Amino acid sequence: MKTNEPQNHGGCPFNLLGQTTDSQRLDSASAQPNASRNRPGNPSRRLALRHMGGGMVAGLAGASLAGCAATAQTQASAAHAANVTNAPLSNAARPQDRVPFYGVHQAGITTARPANGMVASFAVLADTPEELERLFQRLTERAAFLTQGGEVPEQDPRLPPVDSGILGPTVEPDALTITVSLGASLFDERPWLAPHKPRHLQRMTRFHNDALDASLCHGDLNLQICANTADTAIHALRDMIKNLADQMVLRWKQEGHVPIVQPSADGSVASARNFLGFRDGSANPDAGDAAVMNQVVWVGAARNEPTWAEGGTYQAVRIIRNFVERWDRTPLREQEQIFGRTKMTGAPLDAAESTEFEVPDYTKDPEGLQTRLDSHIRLANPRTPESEENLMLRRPFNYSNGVAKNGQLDQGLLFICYQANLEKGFIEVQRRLDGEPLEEYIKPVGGGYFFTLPGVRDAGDFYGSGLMAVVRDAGHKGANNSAPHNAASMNPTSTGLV
Ligand SMILES: C=CC1=C(C)c2cc3[nH]c(cc4nc(cc5[nH]c(cc1n2)c(C)c5CCC(=O)O)C(CCC(=O)O)=C4C)c(C)c3C=C
Ligand SMILES: [Fe+2]
Repeated sequence: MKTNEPQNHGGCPFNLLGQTTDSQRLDSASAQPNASRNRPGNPSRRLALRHMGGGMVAGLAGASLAGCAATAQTQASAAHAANVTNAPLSNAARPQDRVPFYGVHQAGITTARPANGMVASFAVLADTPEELERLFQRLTERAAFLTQGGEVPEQDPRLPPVDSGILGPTVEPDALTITVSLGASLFDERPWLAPHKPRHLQRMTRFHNDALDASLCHGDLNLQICANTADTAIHALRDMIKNLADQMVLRWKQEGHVPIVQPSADGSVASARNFLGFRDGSANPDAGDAAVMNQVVWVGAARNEPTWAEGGTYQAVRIIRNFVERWDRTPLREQEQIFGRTKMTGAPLDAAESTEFEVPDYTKDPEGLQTRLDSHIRLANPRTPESEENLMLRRPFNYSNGVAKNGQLDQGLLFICYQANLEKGFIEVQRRLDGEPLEEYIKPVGGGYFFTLPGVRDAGDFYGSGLMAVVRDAGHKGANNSAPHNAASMNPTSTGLV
């Protein structure tokens, strides 16, 4: 059964079923999808193509010519593409905003980032394929309801209410997305699942500047929950915890948000600022360009991954504390040199009078006189032909956790990124960033690596259906060879709680 093969072809933003790709999702009349939050002249698209260099552009151009019947739609969509890290507009978010649930890919990756986001990581209790499938089906039912909204059913008052009630009798969708990802431990601790692990999925190991808190790392399964309001995200988490209490246990969570901005007079939208005061997301690849996303984000047929994984992506999560008091005492020029961008506009330092969307040209600055060689953006993306394969889609949130024991603010970045190849994406880029001057001001304390499942296709489908199909298939073959189908039930460590 090939339920998870992506159906997007080349640069076509519409799949063969006529669904939009998830960067165009958001169906409230009042809602502002990525598409309508465009910047003048569509700079993010120019950027995506320009910073990739010749080889990839040629490949993408070829791909976009092939296989797309809806050429006019493609062009229209590309012209309206924008960045997931645009700051949410203060007048745009509505409780009725609905991000479609069904699709080739999960929502919450290339869809516009709303004002609130959270990562909640769970230990999975399922020991058998049957139990895991039940978990995935239950997760699917709850996520489909919560993200699309509806009336809360009434219940016999002698029983606990169906819903926490924190949103009242009607659950509005509020741009809610719930994105489900699996950790390496889920596979490693279940012999019947281990052979089907995505190729690059691994447990996150420590980098040079990390001070990882074990209670904030890893997990068998995580939910990235994003919504217009924090209450909607918390409501969704509570619903999941209540309805899946016998199947998974919460281990850690980190909530975050991005600042909303007033709409500008010319209709342009800037990237939101992080807690160090810099625009964050300016150079993100164009999430509205299906061909770019196929190259950078989605696992496709050419990736030598298990077939069930196609349409999914690798997620890296990092909880990165910012030492904001120290940063606020650092001279502006030094701050700008550390990032390689001007603080107020976000423009690159070699084009300081331009905008955040201007592309730096490092070939004219080989010694790093304008943009230091060890600046954050130059290390993260040196913009050479070789570094094209290290691109990623970032979708971070700022977090504020109160006051640390030493009296300093516990603030930072809930860094989330997606890429088709974890090694070449996050891991390689983080290796390059090891030792960067920014490290004096940041401390990664948690996170993990996960594989984000392909999308749920329709009402008959469920999260992980392709994975469960291959597990069943292997079980039948095993049974024919007299091997036990459910070896995990004999494995004392298979609860995922270790
Ligand atoms: C390993 C990947 C990355 C980590 C971890 C990371 C942490 C981090 N970043 C900022 C702030 C900014 N990052 C910016 C650009 C940028 N960062 C990464 C990767 C990681 N960042 C990439 C790939 C890029 C794009 C580089 C490029 O293509 O030019 C910027 C500049 C604006 C932008 O493009 O977003 C800022 C600002 C913080 C504060 C942080 C950890 C706390
Ligand atoms: Fe960064």
